[in-house]
Amino acid sequence: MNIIENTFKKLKSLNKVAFIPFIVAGHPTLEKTEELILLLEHEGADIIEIGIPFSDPLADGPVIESAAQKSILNSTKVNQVFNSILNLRKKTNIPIVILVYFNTILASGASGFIEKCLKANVNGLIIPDLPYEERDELLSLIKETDISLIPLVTPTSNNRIEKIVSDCKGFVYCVSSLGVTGIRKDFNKDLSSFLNSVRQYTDLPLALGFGISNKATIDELKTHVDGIIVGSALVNKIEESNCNLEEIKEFIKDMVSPLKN
Ligand SMILES: O=P(O)(O)OC[C@@H](O)[C@@H](O)c1c[nH]c2ccccc12
Repeated sequence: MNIIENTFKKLKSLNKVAFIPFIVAGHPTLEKTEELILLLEHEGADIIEIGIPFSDPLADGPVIESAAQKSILNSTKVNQVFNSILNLRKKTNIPIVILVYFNTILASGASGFIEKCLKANVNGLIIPDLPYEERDELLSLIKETDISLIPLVTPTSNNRIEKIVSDCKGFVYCVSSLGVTGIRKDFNKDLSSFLNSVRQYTDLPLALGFGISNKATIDELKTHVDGIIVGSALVNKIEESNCNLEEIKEFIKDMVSPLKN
């Protein structure tokens, strides 16, 4: 069984929900990214989502877009991100999922990109702008591997959910609300009906992301899903604290507490 699904299975047997933090590779530097990942793991992250910075990130809200821009200004390159993951692999086997825009994949050629993922033991891919019609090539490249293609499902994709989740592995990324990533006050009132409709079409674990930024929300949402994804709130903390690891540690401790007891 694949490592991501296994992680969820183990947590489920303990009655726990996965914590999946998102950070931008190279924000503020790749060395810090490596330190942050180890810190996140230490503080209870179950899966790490790493964004490869891209100049035209359609789905990213202001916090993540600005972090990605800073990383690009620091001249973070895709190959360096893979090197950092390779370095990390000497220290941790935590499942790593890469969030990458399709153009970045095309730039290395899909098979070249997958080879790099295999070498660095990357366990999953989230590709926000991968058109459904174009995913077959990618799926055939990863078919015999342990790499999961993680589908993104939004509340409006109802009639396409079945198609979107078919052939995918790992987990389903359920987008809590429409629009770009970022901190939100209110959640879609129909969240549970949305999640139920996704469950009709797949047995994969469901992880919820977009707009989750505090402990109270995590506590409220945890009974509805198998995993919680937090991006902007963490990236904002990294930025605002000048990547102060002590402050970030406290922040994570607080966020994960509803999931760990
Ligand atoms: O930032 P938020 O609102 O906490 O949501 C997670 C999100 O940032 C992360 O998963 C992500 C970053 N870029 C994306 C692009 C598309 C989908 C998801 C993402």
